[in-house]
Amino acid sequence: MTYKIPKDVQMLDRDIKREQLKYHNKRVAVCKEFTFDAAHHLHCYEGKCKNLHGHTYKLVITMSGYVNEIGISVDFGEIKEIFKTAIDEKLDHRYLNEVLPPMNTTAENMVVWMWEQIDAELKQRGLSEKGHRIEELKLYETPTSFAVMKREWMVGE
Ligand SMILES: Nc1nc2c(c(=O)[nH]1)N=C([C@H](O)[C@H](O)COP(=O)(O)OP(=O)(O)OP(=O)(O)O)CN2
Ligand SMILES: [Zn+2]
Repeated sequence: MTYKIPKDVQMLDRDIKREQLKYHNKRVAVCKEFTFDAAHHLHCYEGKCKNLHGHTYKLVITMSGYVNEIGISVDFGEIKEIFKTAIDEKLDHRYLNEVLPPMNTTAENMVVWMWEQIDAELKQRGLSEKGHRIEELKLYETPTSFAVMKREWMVGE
């Protein structure tokens, strides 16, 4: 079923770019969550995680940009495309110890690697120049265990 847009709302639609000037160019962050499945094991670790096992990882991406003339700072769809190219195509249904560069596949190491991949993708798409940037990444290894990386911790490194 399709609904008819009321007349007064159509007028607002026409004037939206003028109204939007109030919020234009404010830096605002948006967040989007993704999951992917992968297997791994830890090195130099005494405990069950030294054995090969799998996780449904959850990555929460917080990205900021300047609000544009239609009220969007970073399009959720753009974040999805970036995630697909920078992370999902490389890690989903893979054995992480095999596909990641030499590292122990802890959540801490992986979240730093993911930051580098997403940041490179932003540059590649010319979005860094527009002011898009990562503010925070949260990588959940299990529903109760996760690692966090924040932009302020990257400065000067
Ligand atoms: N600081 C870190 N500690 C551990 C990591 C890690 O990446 N960073 N990783 C592991 C294992 O990979 C393990 O799969 C996850 O650990 P854990 O939370 O202990 O998993 P549980 O299934 O036991 O979680 P519960 O929610 O407590 O059941 C180990 N440590
Ligand atoms: Zn694990």
